[in-house]
Amino acid sequence: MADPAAELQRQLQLLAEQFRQRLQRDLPELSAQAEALGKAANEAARQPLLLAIRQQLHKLAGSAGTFGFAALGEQARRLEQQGGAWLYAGQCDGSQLPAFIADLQRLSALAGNAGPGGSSEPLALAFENRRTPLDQRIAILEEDPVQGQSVELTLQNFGYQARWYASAAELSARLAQQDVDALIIDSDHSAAPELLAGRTSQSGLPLLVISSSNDFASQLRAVRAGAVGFLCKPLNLPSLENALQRLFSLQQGQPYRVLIVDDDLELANRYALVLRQHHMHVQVCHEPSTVLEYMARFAPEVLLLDVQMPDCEGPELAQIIRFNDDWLRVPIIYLSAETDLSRQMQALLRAGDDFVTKPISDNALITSVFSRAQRARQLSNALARDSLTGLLKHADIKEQVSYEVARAIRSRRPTSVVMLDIDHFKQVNDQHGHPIGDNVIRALANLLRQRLRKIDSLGRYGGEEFLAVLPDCSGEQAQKVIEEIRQHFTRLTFQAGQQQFHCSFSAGVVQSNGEQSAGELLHLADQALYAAKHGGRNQVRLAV
Ligand SMILES: Nc1nc2c(ncn2[C@@H]2O[C@H](COP(=O)(O)OP(=O)(O)OP(=O)(O)O)[C@@H](O)[C@H]2O)c(=O)[nH]1
Repeated sequence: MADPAAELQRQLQLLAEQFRQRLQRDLPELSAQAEALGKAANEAARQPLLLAIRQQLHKLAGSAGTFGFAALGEQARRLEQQGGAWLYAGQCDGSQLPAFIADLQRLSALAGNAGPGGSSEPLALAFENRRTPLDQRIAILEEDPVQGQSVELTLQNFGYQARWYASAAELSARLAQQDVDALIIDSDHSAAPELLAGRTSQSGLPLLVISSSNDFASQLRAVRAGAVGFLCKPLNLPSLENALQRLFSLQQGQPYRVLIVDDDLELANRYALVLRQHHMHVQVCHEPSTVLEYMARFAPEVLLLDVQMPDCEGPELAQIIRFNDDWLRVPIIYLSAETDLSRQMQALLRAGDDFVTKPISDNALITSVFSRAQRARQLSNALARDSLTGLLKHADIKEQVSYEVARAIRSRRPTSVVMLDIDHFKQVNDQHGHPIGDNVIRALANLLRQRLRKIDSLGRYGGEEFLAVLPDCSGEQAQKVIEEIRQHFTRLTFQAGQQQFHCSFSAGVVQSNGEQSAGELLHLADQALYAAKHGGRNQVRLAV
């Protein structure tokens, strides 16, 4: 297989070569326009020429630096500003016009030597660590044995390989083996101050800190030790797991989807190449009028928008996108050669979230896009997902069932719907308290998430009730999978203080016959669940 770094260099060189060819076409054209400007009889003839020249210069100012023609880009920007001022004033300064024309005609000389173009230093993103959720190894430092055991057991129930250590020496011995994916430290542990003080944000291993005090100083200490999460006692274990999931999903989540809208073909392709090298999924749209189709089809999580385009300006396009409520969460970053701060502000006031000035270094581009995409996905998950389980909420899973059922009818493939409910859950709450009940719900949610396929959809339908839709899966197959999950779930041991207990669930499964509506299938799954409950619970029934 080709060396990826060498392949990247090859592709970057190819794009630089295409850009060089474009310069060979554009610069003589610019020179001819400059000559025409010099010969123009009056201001009325000069102004349209100046407008065309300024547009060309604007493109060059934004792109040349990225392809390694830094001097050309800087000179183009200076001339663009001068031309812009004359356009604004409505007339050229006669005394400076000959020098302006001469500078334009000399631009070709600056296109001779290109530097490296962009920056090729690698960006340290947390992608190396790609374990599946089932085998993530968590080490916990906790002096209180009840708390230590409870965290260990609950995280095991949530699907992690969790191990509790009461002594710092034992923990250090484990860490020396370098087989831990995340560390949880109780800052009230007698060895914690020293351990935390010895760590920095660069220490590598992700850290979550538990603390009995929520004050600013404790949180600052945690941040300085490189903590990615801070949790206060009494410990809410689902919240602890939320922090772990955020951490691991960052490491192994789906690539972020980025849409670039820019009429400059080479530049957009170069940005796309750089972002793809950093695990992002990128599409390029050169035609502003087609952007709505891209939005609907590709569902980008970040939009990179050029400001000056021939048929439609970036801020106009951003306003059109903001008309649609479905895309309100998509951050819009303007990527533009516009350096005038007040015009940047005007663009942001119309629509859009950020402004990045071209030419931009590769690392700055990656960081801007990555941080926006990460935040957008976190927000979107927080809004669409149930906070206790991280699964789809009631309305969203119902919508997903409708979507899959409609698809099954079209494709004539079997699709199964599963409704599932924890048995005697009221007793769990009554006997052990609501927070322990929450741990049980979370454990089942994780088990289902881990055992079902990526193409299956899963949601929290009600309090202790779950709904899943399994495309391309017969009723018998679905029953078998859910039965395995049921058996696994009954083996989990839950802890409430010194007490241990077990739980079970009942489930109803129905396979679409290609004719029923989503509502009818939900009703049949519910009936099968009812039959399972009345048949003695702790079982999976297939609708007949
Ligand atoms: N801990 C916790 N409990 C919840 C949550 N949502 C709903 N519940 C509780 O879930 C219980 C559901 O009880 P019931 O519907 O009576 O059913 P059950 O006790 O599970 O009995 P069967 O379903 O008949 O086996 C109620 O006590 C609710 O308060 C939640 O988010 N967390």
